[in-house]
Amino acid sequence: MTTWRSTGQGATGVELADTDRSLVLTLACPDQPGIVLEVARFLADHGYSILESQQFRDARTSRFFMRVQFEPVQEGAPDVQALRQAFAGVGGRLLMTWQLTRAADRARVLIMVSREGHCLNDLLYRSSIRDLHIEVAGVVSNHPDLAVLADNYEVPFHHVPVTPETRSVAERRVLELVDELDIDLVVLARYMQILSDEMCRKLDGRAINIHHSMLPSFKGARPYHQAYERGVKLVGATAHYVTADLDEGPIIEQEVARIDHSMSAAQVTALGRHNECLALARAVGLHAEHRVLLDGARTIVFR
Ligand SMILES: Nc1nc2c(c(=O)[nH]1)N[C@@H](CN(C=O)c1ccc(C(=O)N[C@@H](CCC(=O)O)C(=O)O)cc1)CN2
Repeated sequence: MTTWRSTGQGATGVELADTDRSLVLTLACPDQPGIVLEVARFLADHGYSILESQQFRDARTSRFFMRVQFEPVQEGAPDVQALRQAFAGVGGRLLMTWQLTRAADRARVLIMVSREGHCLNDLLYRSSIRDLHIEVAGVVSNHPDLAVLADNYEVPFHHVPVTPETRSVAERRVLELVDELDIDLVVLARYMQILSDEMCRKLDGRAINIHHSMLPSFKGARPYHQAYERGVKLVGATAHYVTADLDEGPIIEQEVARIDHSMSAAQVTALGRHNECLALARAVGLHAEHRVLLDGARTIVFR
């Protein structure tokens, strides 16, 4: 269970102050003996000390995954580009897919909403107190209702209406904003429009949706009503990466709450809003700290 802190610490307590000099390396490759040794030796040889390291071998696919956070022993800012060039030799030899980033760099986020504002409100607040290592660069909505929320946090609000006839034009506008604002992550915070296959391809691995059910149960629209009619005893929320297959993307985080026969659909929905905010905020925070690695249809989460 992640404990939220407002002291600028990340999901698991590693300091994430903007003055943080540490770097994060994430990698995936075919498994073989000695990968951790190779990475550790590379970092030691280049004058870096490891702060945190996690790894996992997926026995199903014989693929190896690793997240290591480290900082330079010597004073001064690390030369990230030089380190990337040096690591390319190790990465190439071990057939790695890898990423090397500055831990202090906040993920630039574009939040997409429709009419439900609870997740937007939660993310804006958590970002404002630096509970999430993100910078909300803008809000996009197909309705004007939530502009006041973005205005309260001085975040630019972009009203991009969507109809069946204008869907492609609307998506082109969103992609323009992704480029113009140098967005790292798009968050669908109860955005109630289905993204086209092309949009999903362009945002592959960098768009997170909150679905208000425990997927794979109750996909599609009105999941609370589906669950209520089914008489479930637990309702949930699922944060997942967006793919062309609606609500089928790799799951990042889930949250549940108990309900019973005496509760109305409105009471269930109100309880569900808490789940949605928790699951989405955790997923965004984990992604922003490069703690989520894609493993086919699944994710590996290094909390
Ligand atoms: N390509 C994808 N697009 C979206 C996903 C996804 O996983 N892949 N998640 C949805 C969110 N969502 C459930 O979480 C969802 C949103 C909207 C609908 C839907 O039927 N929308 C209708 C229009 C409804 C309206 O106008 O109010 C539609 O788009 O025709 C189902 C599920 C976000 N997008």
